[in-house]
Amino acid sequence: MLELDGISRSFDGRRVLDGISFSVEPGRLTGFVGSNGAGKTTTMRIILGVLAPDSGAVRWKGQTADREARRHFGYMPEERGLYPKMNPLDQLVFLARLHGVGAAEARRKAAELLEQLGLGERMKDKLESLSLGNQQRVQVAAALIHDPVLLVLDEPFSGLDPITVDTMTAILRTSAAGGVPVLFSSHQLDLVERICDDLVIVAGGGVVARGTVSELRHERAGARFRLVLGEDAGWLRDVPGLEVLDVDGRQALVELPDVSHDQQLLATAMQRGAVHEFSRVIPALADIYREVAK
Ligand SMILES: Nc1ncnc2c1ncn2[C@@H]1O[C@H](COP(=O)(O)OP(=O)(O)OP(=O)(O)O)[C@@H](O)[C@H]1O
Repeated sequence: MLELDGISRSFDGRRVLDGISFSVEPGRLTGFVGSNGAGKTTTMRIILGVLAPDSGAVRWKGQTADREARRHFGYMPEERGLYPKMNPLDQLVFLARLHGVGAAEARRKAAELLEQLGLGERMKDKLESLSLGNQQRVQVAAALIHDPVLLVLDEPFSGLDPITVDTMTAILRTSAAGGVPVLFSSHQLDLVERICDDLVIVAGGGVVARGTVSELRHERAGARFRLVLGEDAGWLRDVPGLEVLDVDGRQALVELPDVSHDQQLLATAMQRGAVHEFSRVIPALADIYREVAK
């Protein structure tokens, strides 16, 4: 398991990270979310040891992550950084060799990985001639070539079409299923909500929310209810203590003073006529994000 404990880092006297703590569990996809400049890339660089924290510790399996431990981490940096003029196969062989894999084995592994990622036919084409999505797959292959024990990816989904997003998701899921903790940053909240198991939201230099997406959504659900009635819902405006957020014909969105008042409201509505729908509104991740990342 990867653990970040009180990581702080300043640039030119400006504190960007101020005691960041969270963990990434084996076998789980952890989404890392925060607005532009919130410090996601800086945090990832610190995990990989590319950048040193001013204080705090990065631990891998309970021990301070040292050079040796980090050799086994896989990283897809924001700046990507493969050679545009080189073909995917040669790039991966080169990277595998840097990790100490023998020439023949490196070639076999690189070809196998590229096949798995659907790049079998393009592995000898120059990287710059591939589409953005295919280049991104090669970037992930580069992070996976040495069978990493941890995978850290900086915006792996940016610029991908929906089908390639699915392919990328499947790649990350396969890694996670093998017991690898996977941390990825993204600004696509609908996507993060759909695919990640755990979520970490950073703002103002700290972690402002973390947990499973479902936990966060339910924890932050207020006492907001949606009603669809058999007749006009306008009468709800006259119910004492009820805040009516919206009424549109037979539909209404209301906020109760407390969630425990729900049965009372339902009973009142049923006394007045048919109730076709009565449901608590659980916020989407985007709503939670807007609330905590202000
Ligand atoms: N090497 C550096 N020198 C000076 N400032 C830096 C350096 N690296 C990052 N910063 C600053 O730290 C802040 C956090 O940047 P970082 O790239 O970590 O944010 P981010 O959350 O990844 O943003 P984005 O979502 O836009 O990629 C920014 O204000 C950035 O300008």
